[in-house]
Amino acid sequence: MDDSVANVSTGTETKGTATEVVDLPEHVIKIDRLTKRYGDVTAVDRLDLRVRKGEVFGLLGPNGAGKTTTILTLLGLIEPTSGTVRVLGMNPTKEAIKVKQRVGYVPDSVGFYPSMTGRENLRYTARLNGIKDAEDRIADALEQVGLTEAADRRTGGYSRGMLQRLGIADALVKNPQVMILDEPTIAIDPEGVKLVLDLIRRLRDERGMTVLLSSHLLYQVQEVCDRVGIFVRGRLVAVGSVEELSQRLAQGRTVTEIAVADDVDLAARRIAKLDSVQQVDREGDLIVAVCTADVRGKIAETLVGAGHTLLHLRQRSSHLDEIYHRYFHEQVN
Ligand SMILES: Nc1ncnc2c1ncn2[C@@H]1O[C@H](COP(=O)(O)OP(=O)(O)OP(=O)(O)O)[C@@H](O)[C@H]1O
Repeated sequence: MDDSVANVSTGTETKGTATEVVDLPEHVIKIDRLTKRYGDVTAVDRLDLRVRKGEVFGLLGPNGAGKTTTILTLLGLIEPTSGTVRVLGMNPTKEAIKVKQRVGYVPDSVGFYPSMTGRENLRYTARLNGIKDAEDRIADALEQVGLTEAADRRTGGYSRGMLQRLGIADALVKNPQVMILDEPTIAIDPEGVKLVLDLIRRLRDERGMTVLLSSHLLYQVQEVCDRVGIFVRGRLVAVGSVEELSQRLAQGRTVTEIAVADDVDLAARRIAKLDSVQQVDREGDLIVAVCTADVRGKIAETLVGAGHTLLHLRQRSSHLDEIYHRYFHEQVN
């Protein structure tokens, strides 16, 4: 672990001053001041980012935030307007073929020849990439993604989740050091999502692979990402582990929700009088208290002691969705 810290405003890792970007040998993706414009639209705006070897990094943001543009730049498929990009030390614009050999890419919608089987499609990819004696690798990739049984069926009959996993197998055949997945869990059922997330975890833990994934489905990827970067309108507004971002946002405050079966207004007034309760709001029949300490015990004692029937008492956690919306709203406003 290095002694650098995440710089929230730029998303870079910095040491000493906030502007000094540190380069470490374990950084396999390095992006400095990347800007991409399409006419008047700035898709990516002065992006700085470092991704370490062996980490799962989630690029999160709403549609149009610039995630795909960033990914395509890393793959050498889009040329930056300005700034520099390095993947495994290579410049993707100038060394696109070498980057392609060492970086697996799974787009959000993976296309295969429907009349060919899963295995035949992977053989085709192996041939295109000049991989000889690929049978073992193909079998291993199919095994990794849980498609061994379906391998000899035509992909025209595969579900969306199976195609997504075949897409990952297709990238694995190249034995890549870095895997880039664009919206890997989109439009697949919960069981399929679990399989994909388990697989991502295994690639990191068992093969030391670096994984960069993009998503706007925050709940789904939260558990698998070591760090996330929140992308809004082409800019990275926050970087860190989910826990770090949550702590930064909470700033020592907790939010408690309460429901009673009787006089909600009276209960809210009683809660507002307690020490450590900063603010009390109503969300329908729910009372929401912003507190500077965990006062759930005190709230329960007060309400029950005053004769209220307590139906619900819960401390809200800053899960990724909340974190993301808070950062997003701060940025927009
Ligand atoms: N080839 C293009 N020509 C013009 N504008 C583009 C082009 N590609 C992307 N954009 C614009 O750049 C911005 C960022 O798009 P991008 O696809 O990178 O976002 P995204 O975060 O990946 O969104 P999504 O989740 O919808 O794919 C959007 O405003 C988009 O309309």
